[in-house]
Amino acid sequence: MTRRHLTWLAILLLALCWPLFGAFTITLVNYIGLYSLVAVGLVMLTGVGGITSFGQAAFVGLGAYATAWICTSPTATQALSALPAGVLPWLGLLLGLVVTALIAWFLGAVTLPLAGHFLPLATLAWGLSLYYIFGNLEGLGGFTGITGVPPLSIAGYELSSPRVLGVLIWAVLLLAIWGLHNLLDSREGRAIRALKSGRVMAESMGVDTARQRMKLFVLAALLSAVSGWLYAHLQRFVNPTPFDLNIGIEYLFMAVVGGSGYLWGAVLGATLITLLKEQLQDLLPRLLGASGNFEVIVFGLLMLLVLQRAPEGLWPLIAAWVNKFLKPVKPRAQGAAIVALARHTLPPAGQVVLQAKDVTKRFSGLVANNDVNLDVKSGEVHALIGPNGAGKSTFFNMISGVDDPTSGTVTLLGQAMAGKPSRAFAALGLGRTFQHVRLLGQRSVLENVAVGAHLRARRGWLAAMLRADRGEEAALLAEARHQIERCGLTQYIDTPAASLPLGQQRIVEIARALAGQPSILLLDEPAAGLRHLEKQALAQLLTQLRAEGLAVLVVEHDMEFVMNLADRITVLEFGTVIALGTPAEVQANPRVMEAYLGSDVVGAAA
Ligand SMILES: Nc1ncnc2c1ncn2[C@@H]1O[C@H](COP(=O)(O)OP(=O)(O)OP(=O)(O)O)[C@@H](O)[C@H]1O
Repeated sequence: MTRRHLTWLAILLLALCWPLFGAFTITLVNYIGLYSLVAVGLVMLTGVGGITSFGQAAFVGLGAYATAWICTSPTATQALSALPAGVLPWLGLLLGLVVTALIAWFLGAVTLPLAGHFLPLATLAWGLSLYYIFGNLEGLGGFTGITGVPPLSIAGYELSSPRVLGVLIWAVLLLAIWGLHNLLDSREGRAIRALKSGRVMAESMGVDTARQRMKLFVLAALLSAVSGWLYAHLQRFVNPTPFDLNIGIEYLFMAVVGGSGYLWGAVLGATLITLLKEQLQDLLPRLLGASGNFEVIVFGLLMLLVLQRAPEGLWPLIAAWVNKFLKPVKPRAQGAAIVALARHTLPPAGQVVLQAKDVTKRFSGLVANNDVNLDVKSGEVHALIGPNGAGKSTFFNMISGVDDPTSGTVTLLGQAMAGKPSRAFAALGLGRTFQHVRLLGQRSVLENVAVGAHLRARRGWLAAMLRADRGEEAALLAEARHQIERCGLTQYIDTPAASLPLGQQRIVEIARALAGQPSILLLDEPAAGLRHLEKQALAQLLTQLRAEGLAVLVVEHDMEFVMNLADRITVLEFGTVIALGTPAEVQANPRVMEAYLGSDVVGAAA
């Protein structure tokens, strides 16, 4: 049996038990479904995308109030009186989705650019504001709320009983999980995961991080709004209480306790918290002899315990145990007809691919790069060396769009790159690695390398959710496999990247850069942490890439590696170029020897 079979079995079991559940159980299971819908959105937003939000309950409120208003307010019902009554709740869904998308887009535009703890704080602020708007708008019934919300109906059949509406709630939840699972298992899903490793890496792979974050934020808000819409027609009454900040925090508990990086973790978390809450709300006041929301204290303690003992949540622990008894699932794209990926045409050998002219970078008073000139031609390995603090990494940032020079120009394949983001450099054919390795540690080497091919495919979120991207996905994975093989990493293909030694992780970064089919490769200390034989293999790979016509710029401290490999070497000291030439010329240069404190370091490499 595979994991997929087990999922179907669980769904079948739930369906078979449905008619046997009592009214109380049905209510509980319905609420678990509604909460899970919000929590899966939070898994995408927080666990996968790294954006913490305490304010999701407010979006649930938007979905609930939109449908309650359209179905009950005299203004709306009179204006829509020509329509059959059963249509109003569906218009309510549409209104809820539109209003939520617009408000989420606006809030996202204001809050998502905030860094660090300011973003979660901002979600608290708008969570509170929306709650008080619900309570203070007279048209929404103030804090008393709106009564008389009609049941949903489909083709004239009323879903007035919780048992029947529950089927719709769970169908919507399962559909959402299926779509999100497909999304995560695609190029766009890998781009979303890359957000958590920091914007610099994701942008360097061509991911528009601001756009992805906004889409993620709106998606999570829309899932909450759908939950609110279903809630309003289940409860048939809406007031602000279920949409306050406490509940927003509870949704986050659910995602974190269940496993904020796992879609099924959301369902597990929602189940645990709902059942616990239900039990504790009775038990604790009886035990303590006083009334109050004591369960919140228990949730807080539970969260601390889970964060300490199982920071990934409970789902991965359960999944790891269950997986021992299951067969592995066949990769999704396997067997799909491979489509052609976008390709760059490599410039002819000897053509200048990248040119930096008079690049200066000042950090307040400190001049990290001072009028640096450097060019890299196709079919050559150009090395940039210099003592610690010479300004090599700063220069790398200038020529890859991570940072802008204070003055000077950078030209890539004939195009002026001033002010352009890293993803524009990637789109033109610049691939890079990082001095401090930036990989998705928990994901396999295959998935990491496939991130590098992001810009070579086009299908978006919807296509991924509906599995209409399978040909492209198969092509991306085939490309990733090819680069992994080429870099000698085949034995690690399914290994989580974080469990490889640092030296191998650097090679994974090279394979990832190659998957983008670059014209120029920027390597930041690729040999650091490699053993002798691994360095030889790396040198062989770079020699082969040079022969294929790639331009390679490498920053490296290992002089033996550089001297044996590079065609030309630029030497930086205190941000200024002090030498440029062949390895032999550089080694004979007295200024270089002086910069390296005596001739030993550079000369010994000869
Ligand atoms: N963001 C920053 N703000 C202020 N100073 C900075 C910043 N980034 C780098 N510097 C300074 O610029 C100088 C050059 O640093 P850089 O990291 O580019 O050197 P490097 O040659 O890459 O060194 P290493 O070989 O140790 O990596 C250093 O003095 C460093 O402290």
